[in-house]
Amino acid sequence: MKVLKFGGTSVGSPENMRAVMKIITDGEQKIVVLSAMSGTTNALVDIAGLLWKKNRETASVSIGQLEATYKKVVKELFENEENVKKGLKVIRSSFNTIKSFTSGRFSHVGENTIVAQGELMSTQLFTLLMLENGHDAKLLPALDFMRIDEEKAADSHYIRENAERVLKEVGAAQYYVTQGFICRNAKDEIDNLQRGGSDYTASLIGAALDVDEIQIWTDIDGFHNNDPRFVENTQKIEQLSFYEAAELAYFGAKILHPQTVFPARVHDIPVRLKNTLNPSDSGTLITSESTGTGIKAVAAKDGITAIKIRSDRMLMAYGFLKSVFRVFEKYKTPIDMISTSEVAVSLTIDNTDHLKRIKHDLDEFGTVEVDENMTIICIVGNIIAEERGFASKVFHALDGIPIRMISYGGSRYNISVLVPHSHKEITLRALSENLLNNGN
Ligand SMILES: Nc1ncnc2c1ncn2[C@@H]1O[C@H](COP(=O)(O)OP(=O)(O)O)[C@@H](O)[C@H]1O
Ligand SMILES: N[C@@H](CC(=O)OP(=O)(O)O)C(=O)O
Repeated sequence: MKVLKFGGTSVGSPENMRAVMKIITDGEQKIVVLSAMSGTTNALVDIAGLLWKKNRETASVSIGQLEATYKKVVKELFENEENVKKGLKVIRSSFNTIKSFTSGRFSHVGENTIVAQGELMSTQLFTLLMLENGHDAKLLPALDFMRIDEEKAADSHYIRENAERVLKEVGAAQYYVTQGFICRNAKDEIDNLQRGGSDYTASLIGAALDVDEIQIWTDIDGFHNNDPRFVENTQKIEQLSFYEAAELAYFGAKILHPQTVFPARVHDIPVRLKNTLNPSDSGTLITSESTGTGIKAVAAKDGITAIKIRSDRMLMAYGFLKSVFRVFEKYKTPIDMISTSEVAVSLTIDNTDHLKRIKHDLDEFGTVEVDENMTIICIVGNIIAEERGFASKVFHALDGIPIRMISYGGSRYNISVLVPHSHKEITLRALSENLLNNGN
């Protein structure tokens, strides 16, 4: 069995949903994970934002607009009047749920319930479309088996046991359709796997059921060697290793949710990225194998904060780094990059929820400087860090770029540099011109 995930653009219109139906109905049994129709999650997040601010009137206007869009979708999607009625019932139920939060005290449960409606609607409408067209499709309710624990990490054990249970309960079918992104938390409330999380749903299901392949279908022909939103003439990569893909996804390649690769790697399940608009293209294959040497791709992660702790007294004393790291551990804030000198240590974080308190605690160790709005540029490939001349190639490519930090040699797959966000695009373009597209 395979798991196929289709993103927001792939199910973003009745026409695209029909294209997805054509792709999946090849007679092979599969599980199909769907995101919300493109734009829906953003609209729902905005509505929740308005409700947090008690701006109920504007929220109601936005809810009305979104509902009107969905009514149009339903009327275009189905041919049979009975199915139009069923589709409108699906929409009504979701919008009634959303509207129920426009009075009374708003809460995180309210927000998560609102945001979940995108996937709940897209999957119900798509299943109905499959049935209208004579396909043997059944809905697998993700909220019955997808779960995160107290630490907000996927509860793989629970997911495995319950995915199998729900599959049995739902009964045999050729095509199973389920929601990406949404889950329950340790308190059994509706929650989610963070933005872009439908990819992660697919790999969690893939690992839980030990499938043959996990496919991520999107609006581009695979993993490109640079971010096509900022750089022209990017090229598709045919093959990446799990480690290379994980580094790129973690450091900002939007095509894959950062955590997607992990479950696939642990269970050694190939991940294939495919284009819904061009299904015959082979896409990008991600496996345990790393083919070729040299640099394969770059990616950029925004919203990075750099923190420098300067101490002329005790930096080199053993125990100093431990004390610094303990502060980040205390505030459950992961560190992305680190570099040290005789008198200072610089590190980066992307979660600034506790920045003030972190800075306050670090002040005890010396002078603390904070630089916000930075970008990590991550250069990935099967790089042998010691290869002669390699570092000079990278530095040459970055000539003229104000680099704040470099991390080199920590892994053979990744070199990272930290630049001001204002220099992100110029850095990505310089790397494409000088490193990627010239046979390196
Ligand atoms: N290295 C990359 N390779 C391919 N696409 C990338 C890369 N970096 C960013 N992207 C962007 O990711 C988009 C696909 O991801 P996303 O919008 O999340 O799709 P979906 O809605 O299908 O999940 C592409 O359209 C592309 O603009
Ligand atoms: N709908 C969710 C989950 C998701 O993964 O969407 P997409 O596959 O369109 O990136 C979001 O927008 O975050």
